[in-house]
Amino acid sequence: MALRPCHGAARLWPALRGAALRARGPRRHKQDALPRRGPPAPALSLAEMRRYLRAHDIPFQEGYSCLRAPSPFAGERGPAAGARSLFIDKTTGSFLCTATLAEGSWQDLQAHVELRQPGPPADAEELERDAEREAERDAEDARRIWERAQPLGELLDEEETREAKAAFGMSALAAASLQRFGVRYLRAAKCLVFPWLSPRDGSVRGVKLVGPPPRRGEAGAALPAEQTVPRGAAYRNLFGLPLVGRRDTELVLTGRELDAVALQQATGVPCVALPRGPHSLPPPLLPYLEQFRRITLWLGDDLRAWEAAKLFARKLNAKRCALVRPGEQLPRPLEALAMGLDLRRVLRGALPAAHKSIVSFRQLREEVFGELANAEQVAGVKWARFPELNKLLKGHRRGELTIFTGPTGSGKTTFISEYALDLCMQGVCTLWGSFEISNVRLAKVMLTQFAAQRLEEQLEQYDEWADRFEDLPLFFMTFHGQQNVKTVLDTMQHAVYVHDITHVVIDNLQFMMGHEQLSGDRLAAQDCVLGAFRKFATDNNCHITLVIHPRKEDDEKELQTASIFGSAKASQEADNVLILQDRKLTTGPGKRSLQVSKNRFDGDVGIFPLEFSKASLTFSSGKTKVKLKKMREEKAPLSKKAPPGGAGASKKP
Ligand SMILES: Nc1ncnc2c1ncn2[C@@H]1O[C@H](COP(=O)(O)OP(=O)(O)OP(=O)(O)O)[C@@H](O)[C@H]1O
Repeated sequence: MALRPCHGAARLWPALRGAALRARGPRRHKQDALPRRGPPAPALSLAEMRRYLRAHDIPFQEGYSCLRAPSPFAGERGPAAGARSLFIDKTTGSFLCTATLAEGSWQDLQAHVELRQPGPPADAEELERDAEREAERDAEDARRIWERAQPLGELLDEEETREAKAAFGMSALAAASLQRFGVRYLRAAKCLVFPWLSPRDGSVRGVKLVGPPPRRGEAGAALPAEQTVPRGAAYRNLFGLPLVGRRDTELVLTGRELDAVALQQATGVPCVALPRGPHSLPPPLLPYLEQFRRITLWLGDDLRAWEAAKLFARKLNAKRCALVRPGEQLPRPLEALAMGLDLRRVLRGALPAAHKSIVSFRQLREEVFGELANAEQVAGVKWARFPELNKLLKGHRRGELTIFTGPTGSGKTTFISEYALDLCMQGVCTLWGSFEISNVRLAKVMLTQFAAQRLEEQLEQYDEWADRFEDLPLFFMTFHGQQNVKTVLDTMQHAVYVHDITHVVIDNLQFMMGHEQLSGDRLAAQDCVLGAFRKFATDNNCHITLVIHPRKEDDEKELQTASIFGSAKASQEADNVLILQDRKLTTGPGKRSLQVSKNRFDGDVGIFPLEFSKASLTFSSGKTKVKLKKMREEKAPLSKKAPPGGAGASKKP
């Protein structure tokens, strides 16, 4: 399954480019890296935030996920505007003023409070003006698209309307429901247009274009192509929010726009859809959800959506959340409506998200059944470019630790870049920690692999590929060289909360060992770092792929699990061990093979050849038929033993 299938999105572009998008001006730079400015801010506790507000005589109310206070930014708009419109995220300290839409970090807020300046913090003014200009340009683009699109009821003839509705599987949606939500149709691109309306004045701030889902058997992903204006993280629309009344206390959160329309039509309960599909709930949206005493999450029809819902409930405060569990009998809301299911009943049957410390099997039995009935999904996200890896590992699962090693200079970074890119293209939110090579170099490798061609010779195509690449849920830590592991873990924690990261790649572990550890108890230091990553993966239900250099060995020997530096702990803690071999099965220069030497999920291990293409920097481009050789698991000492702090995928919480 895919969040934003890029190959599919291409179908929308020609129409967009010709129809509405402005000619590109000077290239814009987006700050997607973490941390955004300089090193990450020191972790801030909620108690410290409360203490600070009290010390500065700022009254506040405790909300579900935010502290709520009068906004100092809304002063000029009269007392009513400022009343309780400042929302401070209880986890990060970031703020949003819903009266003025001013936003910033906790440090920005402190600077503002202490300097008592009217308006946004001084040092951020220039940045803010730039952001505003950009937002205005985006809004103009969006309005142009919006004006070209037509309400579905105004298409030329009924036949066209009927066909369009059938293509999107929304025949059960009434014209009035679509109109209420402002859904339009862009004939030139044969796609639906969903508006992002400003909460202040109802003007169009952005749009999302969604193509029809691929028909059964059609190549590509199972989800429709999407594109937003503004692109990526800047598109922060809770679709349907303008229809929610100030006094509403109950809401349903869905993963897709048409699901929100379907649910609201069937139940009359206010429904909104997340801006970037079912796998991401950006914290800046939390203030808009503070007013609700009950939030039901029905994000999709698969286990990934279910996992995401459980994590989002933590962000929203589980006490007020209920979860609809997808299953064989219960698809996503749009399909459930088409099947004639009683959606009110489904909402009433949603499970409370609050976690009890002790549960009985009775409470777990449904979930256990779900795992048994969806064994394919439990096995994780499949690689599109490495089918042999699917045969051995079965998929990429949350909460696991993968250790990857290979001889020096054999292509570890290049391979792991493609392995992670493949998953990221399927909606796995990915955070890269590249300590050895710069993010620019890494991104160049990834973009080349993404385009599967040498872009140096096709610079005229750069913008098109870069635009598509920009839409991937991909982030980079800005660390380079030696790093303190605590700082890295804090940044990862922040990224998991803010960007819903489910895969972190660390290249490589040696950069976290510190100069002072170069002698003496280096092994103990590595064990300690490994233990910390293992715990992080388990606690956050996030997969970590860790590149580790092998220890110096006889050049003639092949690598094995025991060749990993400080091997015993590394192989015990890992759920999977992957080795890039430059000898086994290979003949000739450039040939490599990938060995899975540990697989805690189901024990299948083996090796298959990789064929490297120098032009596209990919390992997946081999034309020759790949021969997979299954092997018996190495008898690494204690390799089957579960790690003390961690659980493998088969033991997920
Ligand atoms: N199979 C291959 N055949 C030939 N060249 C390759 C192959 N794989 C990668 N390369 C090239 O080798 C160089 C080194 O690759 P890479 O940085 O990925 O290796 P590495 O194993 O991560 O290195 P290190 O051990 O220094 O971390 C790159 O220029 C890459 O394009």
